[in-house]
Amino acid sequence: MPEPTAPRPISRRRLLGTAGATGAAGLAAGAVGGTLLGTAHAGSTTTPLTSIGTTVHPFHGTHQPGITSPLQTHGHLLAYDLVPGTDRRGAAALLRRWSQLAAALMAGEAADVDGTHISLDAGPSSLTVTFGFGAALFDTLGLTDALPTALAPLPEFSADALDPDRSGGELWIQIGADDALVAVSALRLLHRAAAGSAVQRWQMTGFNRTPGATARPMSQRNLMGQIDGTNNPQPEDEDYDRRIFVPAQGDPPWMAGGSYAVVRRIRMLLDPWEELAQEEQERVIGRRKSDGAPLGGDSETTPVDLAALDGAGRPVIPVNAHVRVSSPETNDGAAMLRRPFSYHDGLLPDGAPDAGLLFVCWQADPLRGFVPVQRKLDRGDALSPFLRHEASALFAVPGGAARGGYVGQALLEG
Ligand SMILES: C=CC1=C(C)c2cc3[nH]c(cc4nc(cc5[nH]c(cc1n2)c(C)c5CCC(=O)O)C(CCC(=O)O)=C4C)c(C)c3C=C
Ligand SMILES: [Fe+2]
Repeated sequence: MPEPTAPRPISRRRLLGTAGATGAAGLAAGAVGGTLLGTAHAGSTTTPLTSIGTTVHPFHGTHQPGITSPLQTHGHLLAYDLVPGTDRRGAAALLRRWSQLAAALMAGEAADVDGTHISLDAGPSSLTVTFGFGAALFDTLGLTDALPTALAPLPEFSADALDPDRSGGELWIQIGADDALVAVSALRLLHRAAAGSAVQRWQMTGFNRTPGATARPMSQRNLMGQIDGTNNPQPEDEDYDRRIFVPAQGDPPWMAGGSYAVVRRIRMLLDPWEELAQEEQERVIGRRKSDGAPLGGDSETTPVDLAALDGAGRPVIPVNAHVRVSSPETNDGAAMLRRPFSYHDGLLPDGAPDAGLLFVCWQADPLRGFVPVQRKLDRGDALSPFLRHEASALFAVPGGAARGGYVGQALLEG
């Protein structure tokens, strides 16, 4: 698992390097405004930003960043297809360029690489960049022998209404950051680095709560107003790593330390949802809206009791409640780490909000995670009538890059 986030002081040299002429003068005089300077010490060599700006995630390591790291405020999901004629060497060169760029940006070294100046005076702001490979890439590069069985196409679900132009993709990038400009800067630079090698297939933009906006910063709310993410696998769970990551001796070997990301753009039918009485909404999910407690429970962290009956002998958590139908308990232990972003892209021609969840979930094998759970939800989940699955993709996300290496090296040079 990546190291936990830690606010890291930004060196004075880097700040001066990234502040631009007027900012540098201000810094030299110790007179820069509140957002940059938390605790400046005369004569010290470091000048901390606020913790939002300074939080750094490591790019290199056993796993890629952006899987178990805390959700960020801003997210961009981008899919690319190789330009015809790009071969394995070309793909390797692209992944090397992307990895070097991601490592520099995540370390807050934007000044060294950023010709756009979009994020020039910002710290790394929890930036993570994650790369994945779609099944089509293996055909294009003649690497079908290395295609993981876990990357088999997802089955069709009865409620799917998928847009092929916003689904699939040979290459995938997930960008997350707690600053909008840092996120877009990464997006621009990664896009520019793809020129001549890959063209963008689709792009989706989402958001989560800003750190510090609530006294309960660990609990996200989605656009249905629910606390979402409570019963995710937890790092202290004995099987946490095994559920999310391909083991070191995994199959295929190039996926050691990797994971599989299922990406679904799920539109919420917010108008009919908001017409439901709150009590009904809570029965649809099986949890209270106010504090996320399971029905019949005290608080968000109260374990869900699926066996509990009310005075009339009926299940306290309805038989078709979302938490019952999706729970590992009712799915032979199938589980995934959900790490979504909300989106709101204006209105559709009929006036309905084009809004919902960029559902991203992580697992060591989609056949022991997303697939069985979504099959079950598709058959009888009280939430499904309020959702439309509009786009879908599945990506193999290799393990993290070694220093001096790049993501996917074991596949592309194997
Ligand atoms: C196939 C997997 C899932 C899809 C697709 C999905 C969509 C989806 N879910 C919500 C809102 C909530 N989901 C909650 C719990 C929950 N959801 C899934 C799986 C999928 N959800 C699981 C495995 C769980 C955990 C079940 C459990 O063990 O208790 C909750 C409750 C809070 C929580 O535990 O996170 C909410 C709320 C939406 C809005 C949505 C599609 C837009
Ligand atoms: Fe859910």
